[in-house]
Amino acid sequence: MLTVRDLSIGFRRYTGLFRQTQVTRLSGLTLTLDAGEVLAVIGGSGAGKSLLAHAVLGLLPPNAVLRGQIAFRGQPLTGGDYPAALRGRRIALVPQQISHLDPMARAGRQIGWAARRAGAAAAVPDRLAALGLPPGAARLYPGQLSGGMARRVLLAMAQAGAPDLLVADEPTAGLDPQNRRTVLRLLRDHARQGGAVLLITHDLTAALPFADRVAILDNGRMAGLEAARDFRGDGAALASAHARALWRALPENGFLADA
Ligand SMILES: Nc1ncnc2c1ncn2[C@@H]1O[C@H](COP(=O)(O)OP(=O)(O)OP(=O)(O)O)[C@@H](O)[C@H]1O
Ligand code: NI
Repeated sequence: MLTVRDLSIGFRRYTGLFRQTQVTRLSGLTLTLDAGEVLAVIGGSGAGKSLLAHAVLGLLPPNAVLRGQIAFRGQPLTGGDYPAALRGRRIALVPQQISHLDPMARAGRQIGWAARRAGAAAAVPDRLAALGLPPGAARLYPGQLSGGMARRVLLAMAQAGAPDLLVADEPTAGLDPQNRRTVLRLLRDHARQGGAVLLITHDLTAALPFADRVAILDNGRMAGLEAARDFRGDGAALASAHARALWRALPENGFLADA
């Protein structure tokens, strides 16, 4: 459904009045994502995860310089004008911040806006029910929602246009374990129903039970692309040394940093 080939992203920076340099923040990234699949992208802060998300949605800032190719169902997303009609319809973003909700509009209205923008029927009560939210949640303002509810409203908005590909940028940040599982399960459901999910997170342990594969970004580079099931035991099944080191260093695996 999604193919990323040799993707690099840099930023132009002025170092003098007329002098420009370029800093590379993502380099040589190649991956594919199939229908029915959840691909977790993990990596520390600044690794380039959100850059990848924004590149897939054609939302990079104007000073960004992109090289390489991204295609969605064979249609190029790079190398020309971004096919904006896909955004919110075929490809949707679950944003990193819950502050992307409008504090002065009820949750139901915001889901309705997202649906209308995508040319879809709003069906707000159905969307809320599908995400395990009570019908009354539609009447609440963002300030009246718990973190878990707000995350689900953002997910409902992203799904309002019935997209194939969901790009979820840290959708579980700030959630307690139960709400975290609920959100991850809902993303898994999206894949089960034939969609695909690019799940950006830095919580490997939480993501593993819900992911098929895990891409590890380290400082803008792909440091490993592994099957989720290979993260087990002492990590001997993992192909990349970086993935093994990361896995063994987890607290639950005993901080075996140099094993
Ligand atoms: N508009 C911009 N101009 C210059 N540099 C930028 C810009 N946007 C992002 N960067 C840089 O690109 C790098 C990757 O940023 P990105 O937001 O993708 O990180 P991330 O992996 O999503 O981190 P986090 O987990 O903190 O969200 C960072 O070093 C960041 O400072
Ligand atoms: Ni980010």
